[in-house]
Amino acid sequence: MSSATAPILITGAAQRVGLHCARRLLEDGHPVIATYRTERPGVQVLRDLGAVVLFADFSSETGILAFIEQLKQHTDQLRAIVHNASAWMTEAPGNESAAFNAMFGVHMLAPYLINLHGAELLLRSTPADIVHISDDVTRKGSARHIAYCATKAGLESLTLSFAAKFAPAIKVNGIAPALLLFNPEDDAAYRAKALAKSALGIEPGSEVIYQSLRYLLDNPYVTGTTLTVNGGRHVK
Ligand SMILES: NC(=O)C1=CN([C@@H]2O[C@H](COP(=O)(O)OP(=O)(O)OC[C@H]3O[C@@H](n4cnc5c(N)ncnc54)[C@H](OP(=O)(O)O)[C@@H]3O)[C@@H](O)[C@H]2O)C=CC1
Ligand SMILES: Nc1nc2c(c(=O)[nH]1)N=C([C@H](O)[C@@H](O)CO)CN2
Repeated sequence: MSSATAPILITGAAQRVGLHCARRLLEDGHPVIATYRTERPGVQVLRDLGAVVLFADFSSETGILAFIEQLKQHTDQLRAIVHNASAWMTEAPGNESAAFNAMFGVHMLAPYLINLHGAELLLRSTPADIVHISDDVTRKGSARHIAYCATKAGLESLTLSFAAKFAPAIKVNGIAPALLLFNPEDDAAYRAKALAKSALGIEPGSEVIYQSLRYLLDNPYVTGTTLTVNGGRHVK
């Protein structure tokens, strides 16, 4: 299978950024294997567009390994793996360990195991890429999302380690966004405060992540790099 027809795996593609990027990859002619955890309208949209859509719950090792086995039944080659799936959880009083373990699973254990077990599929494609979606908040930490930030920082560490391990056959990079899309429950005060944190002061939407992903897929001389896509929060 040529790299032009080898599928791109993107996780957490039922909605928002993952769904947008999966649709844009399909538009650009890439076959797509997309994972979902909850059956949302976006899942059927991807099926209708010809994507292979697989259930995956990355909150446990069992769920991750079950997905990897399912993945290998659907393809023997991959052009790229995009680790987008994520849970944005605050500290849960009385349930701290469960929240931490859930975010460790989806932000760190799943990328770690999928990369290790999926490398053989990527090695049959040239070029080949792994992209981790982290979060600009790792620059300074977060008092309100401690476990989220810690596990995203761990994901950025995986970018460096896997870039060293898999070079030169596989490029491994990250994208660290700040605010991309508000959630429906975000009120006007929260929205104004979030927008004021960046120099550019906008809610950019998902396309800025696809533009960053496109750059990483197309550039043969970038690995071990995490792109900051934060509207200039670090200069505000
Ligand atoms: N939106 C933003 O403003 C920002 C986003 N980011 C990062 O960008 C990426 C995309 O963001 P966004 O689209 O908002 O993400 P979402 O919050 O919409 O999450 C994406 C998907 O991840 C899935 N997911 C969550 N936990 C698990 C799990 N345990 N196993 C499998 N799938 C799981 C969700 O599935 P389900 O449908 O079942 O809930 C969801 O559909 C994420 O990595 C996020 O951390 C970073 C900074 C800002
Ligand atoms: N998995 C998610 N991670 C993050 C989200 C989200 O909706 N899902 N949202 C944010 C915020 O937009 C934050 O960047 C600004 O308030 C961060 N991560």
